[in-house]
Amino acid sequence: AFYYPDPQSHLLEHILVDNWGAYASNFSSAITPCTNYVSQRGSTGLNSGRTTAAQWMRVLFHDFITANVSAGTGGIDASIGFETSREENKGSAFNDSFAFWAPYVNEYVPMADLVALGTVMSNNLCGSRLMPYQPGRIDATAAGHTTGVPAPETDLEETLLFFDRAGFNETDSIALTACGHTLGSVHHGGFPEVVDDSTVTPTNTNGGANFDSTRGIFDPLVVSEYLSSTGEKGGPLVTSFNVSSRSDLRLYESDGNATMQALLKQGDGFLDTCVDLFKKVVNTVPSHVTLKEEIQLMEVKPVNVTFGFDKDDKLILTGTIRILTPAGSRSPKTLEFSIAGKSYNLQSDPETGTSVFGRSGSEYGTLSYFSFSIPGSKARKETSFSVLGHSFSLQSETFIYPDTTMINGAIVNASIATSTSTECGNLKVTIAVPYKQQGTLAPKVQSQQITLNSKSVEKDGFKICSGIAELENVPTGLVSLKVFTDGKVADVLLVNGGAAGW
Ligand code: HEM
Repeated sequence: AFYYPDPQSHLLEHILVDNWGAYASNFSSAITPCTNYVSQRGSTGLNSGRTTAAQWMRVLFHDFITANVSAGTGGIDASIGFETSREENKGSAFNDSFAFWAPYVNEYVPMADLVALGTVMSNNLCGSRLMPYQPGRIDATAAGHTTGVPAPETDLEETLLFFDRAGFNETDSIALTACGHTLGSVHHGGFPEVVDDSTVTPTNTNGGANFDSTRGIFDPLVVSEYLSSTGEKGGPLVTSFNVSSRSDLRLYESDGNATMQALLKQGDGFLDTCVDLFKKVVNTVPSHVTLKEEIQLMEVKPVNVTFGFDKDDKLILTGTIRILTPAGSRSPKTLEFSIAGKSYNLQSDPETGTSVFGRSGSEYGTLSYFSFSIPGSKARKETSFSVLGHSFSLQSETFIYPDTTMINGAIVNASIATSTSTECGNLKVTIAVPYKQQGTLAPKVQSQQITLNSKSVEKDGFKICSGIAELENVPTGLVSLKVFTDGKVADVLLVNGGAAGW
C-alpha cells in the first residue's frame, strides 16, 4: 500500500487534519467539545468535572518538567507513564490520557509523540493558534532518574529551580503556567489540600474548581481574571483556603505581576506566546533524540491507496483522494485523476469531513473524498499518478495483498504478490507489533519475521506467496508489515487500526 509522503507523516497528518465527519480520526472526538471528558461515558463523564483537553496539557507538563537540559536527559519521552505512582504525579490525568492514547501507538507513532500531540490538539481545537508539530520522539523504557515536579505546596525557590533545570527562566515559567492554567481545574478528588469539598456536587462529582470562567476554552481569561480579581480570580492555586497551596499566586507575584501585566497587554497575542512556549516544551527531548521535519498539511492527499485483485482476479489500483477546501470556498464535485497519460473523472463521495485546517473565524475547512478504482492493465508498471498537478509515486512489482493479509487475535496471515520469477523464499517479511508492557500504559513495539511458504498461487501474472505467524500476544493497536526485496523495503501495509480507528 502507499502512504504519502511516508507512513509516519501520513498517520500523524491524519490525526491532526481529519478532525470530524467522514474518515475522522477518533483523536479529535475525545476533546469535542473541549469540555469533554472521554474517560467516562454518558452522564458520568459529563458530571465528572474533568476535562480531557486540559489533562493532555498537564501530562505534557509533568513529562517535561523533569528534563535536565544541561545533562541532556528527560523531557518528552513518555517516561511519565512509569512514574504515576510518584506523589508528585497524583491525579487521574496520566492514566486517563495514556489509556486513551495507547491504541494509537505503533511502529511509527511512539507514546512520546502522542504526549506532544495531545497539547498540539488542545491548542488547535480549543481556541488557540494552530501549533506546528514535529515527530520523532523516542519512548523511555523505564522511569526517569530525575524527580521534582512543582506541587501546590512547593515553595517559589524550588519551583523556579525545577523550571530552570528544564530550560525555562522565571518570566517564561510564569507565562507557561498561565498558558497551562487557561484550561481545566484543580479537583477536590486528588487535591483536597487545595480545594475543599464544597465544590463536590452531583454535576461535579470530582469537585473541579476551574482556573478561569471558561475551562474548555484556550483564552487569556485566566490572566485578566487574576489581575482584576473577577470570575475565578486566577483559580484555586491563587485563592485556595490553604495559603501554602497558593503556588500560582506565589509564582505570578514573584516579579510583582510584571509578566502577568505584560501578558494582559498582549490581548489575543497571549495565544501566540503560549504556542511559542508550548513549542519549546514539546521539543524538549533527551539529547540522543533528533526531531524530524514538521508535519505538513496535504491539501491533496491520497489515502488507502493499494494494488489488489478484483472479483475476477484481475489487478486493480484502488484508493481515495482527500481534498481540503478552505472555509469560504466551494469544495469540488469532480476531480481528474491521471495515470499513464489517461485521465479519469472522479465523483465526490456523499460524505464529507471538517478540519481546523482551512479554518476561518468559526468556519472550518471541508474535507471531500473521491474514491477511485483503476484497472491494473492501465496502472501496472506505472511509477506515478497525478491529481491537480501533484504527483504521487507507485510501484506494482511486489506488494502486500491487503485482502488476504489480516490479523485475528494473535494470528497473522500475510500474502505478498510478486513477479512470477521471484522465489517466495527470497522475500523477507517483517511485522512490527505494539504490545502491552509492564509498568506503563504505553505499549511497546516489537518486530518479528514472517516466513513465507514455498507454495504459491498465480493471479493475473503475479505469484502470490503466503505465510502465517503467531504473535506473542494480541496487538494493542495498528501493526505494520513490510516486505523487502534485495534488502530494500518494497511495500508497507498498515493493518488493524482497532480502537484507534486509523
Ligand atoms: C508552578 C507550577 C505548577 C503547579 C504547582 C501546578 C499544579 C497543578 C495542580 C495541583 C493541578 C490540579 C490537577 C487536578 O486536580 O487534576 C493542575 C492542573 C493543571 N495544570 Fe498545572 N501546575 C503548574 C504548572 C503548570 C504548567 C506549566 C502547565 C502547562 C504547561 C500546567 C497545566 C495544567 C493543566 C492544563 C491543568 C488542568 C488539568 C485538569 O483539568 O485535569 N500546569 N496544576
